Amino acid sequence: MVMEKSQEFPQIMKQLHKQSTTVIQRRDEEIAATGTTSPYSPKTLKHTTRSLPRSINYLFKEQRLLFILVGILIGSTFFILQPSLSRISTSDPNSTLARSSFNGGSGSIATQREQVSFSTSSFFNVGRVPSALRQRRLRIVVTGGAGFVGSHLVDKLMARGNDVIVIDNFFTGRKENVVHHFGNPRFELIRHDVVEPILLEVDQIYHLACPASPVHYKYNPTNVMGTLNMLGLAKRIGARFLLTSTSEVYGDPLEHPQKETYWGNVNPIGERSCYDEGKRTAETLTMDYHRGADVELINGLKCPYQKNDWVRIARIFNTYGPRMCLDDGRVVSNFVAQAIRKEPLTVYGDGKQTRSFQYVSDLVDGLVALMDGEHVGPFNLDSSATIEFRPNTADDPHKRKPDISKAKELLNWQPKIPLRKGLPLMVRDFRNRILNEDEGKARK
Ligand SMILES: O=c1ccn([C@@H]2O[C@H](COP(=O)(O)OP(=O)(O)O[C@H]3OC[C@@H](O)[C@H](O)[C@H]3O)[C@@H](O)[C@H]2O)c(=O)[nH]1
Repeated sequence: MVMEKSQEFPQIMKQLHKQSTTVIQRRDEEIAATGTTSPYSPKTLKHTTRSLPRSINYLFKEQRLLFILVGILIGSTFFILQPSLSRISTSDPNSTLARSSFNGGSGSIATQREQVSFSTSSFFNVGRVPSALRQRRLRIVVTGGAGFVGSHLVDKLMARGNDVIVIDNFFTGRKENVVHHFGNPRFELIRHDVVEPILLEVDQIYHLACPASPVHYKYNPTNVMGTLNMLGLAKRIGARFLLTSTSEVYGDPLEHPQKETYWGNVNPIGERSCYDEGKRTAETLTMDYHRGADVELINGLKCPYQKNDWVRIARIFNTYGPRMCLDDGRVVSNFVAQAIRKEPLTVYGDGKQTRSFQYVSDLVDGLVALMDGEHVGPFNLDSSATIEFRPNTADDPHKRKPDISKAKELLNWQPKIPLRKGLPLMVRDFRNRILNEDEGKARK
């Protein structure tokens, strides 16, 4: 058996050689027939002569071409319709950035959202921004957001559908003031003292953090460092910055009522100066940044706010309402708490000093109008109702009454809640808290 196989082998080899020679001869004949000159370009030959009709055949087979055309049609329809769908969705207050991506983002900032989208759309220059940016809600930091005014501002921003980050060191702020937002994914609370730097990515910064009552601020003069840190943050991330300054910048005024143009009459070394001069310095820093520093490019994107349009200054006058500290030391909170506790009302000095008082919701409306408006300020924010007291203390302003005509005209803002309506709301809040406090003490 072995012998037979070995004898067949040369024959098989011969046969194979014969076949291959025939194949080569046939190919040579074909080449000659097509007139192709170079026998060394078989690839060119293959592309031009065979694969083109073959790929066309492939396309036409099994309706492949039809499927490709339908796919292209669906894709183009989606991209054409997408801008108009996004525009429709901006009527939803939660959807922020898209609106002016398609209207060119006017220079005016009737709403802050339009400003933010203005920059992104102009950067991409085609009216479309990445979906992650377009669908992001306006993100706002409120420093001192767990305090009296801050927490009411947070309520308004949350109700409007913004993402809100509260920074508070709880020196005078209380978790109870914002506890109703816990669990809401749009709300974050950070325990932090603004005298230390912090880095966050936000669109707006309402800077309220600073003890505002004489009994508190002398222990915690945060104005200068806190403001510097927040201005630095705003500049770095391209956010709009609103400083809540105070009527105290007018000191014991020689001009009455006080207009924003009045420079004030402040004792630089008195008991109140850490607050008064601190806020004056905070205003100076804010205006220096405003004049000198344009916000930088952020990650290569154009900054959201135009040059010279990223700071705001509000001068807050005497404000009252629910959530004021019970022992805040200020006249309205003192009188209400004293009356409820049936204690004697404390009247300082000769009691001839005057103030005007505004309900907290009016102030918050004014702050938001200022932040979202077109004017830098400063603006006096207060009502024009006045109350007279009897006695007095060191460096205590004898009279104070704001001229709010600038805010009325340029922010279209004016207070709505008269003392008669606002005070009972505050009294109700104080009564509940004082009763709870008393109950707590009784239980101990
Ligand atoms: O129990 C009191 C408390 C206060 N007063 C007097 O009432 C007047 C108002 O005092 P408040 O402490 O309520 O408020 P002030 O006007 O001194 O400062 C306030 O106004 C502007 C805000 O920006 C400041 O943060 C805030 O401290 C003062 O003349 C004060 O001496 C009383 O007569 N009795």
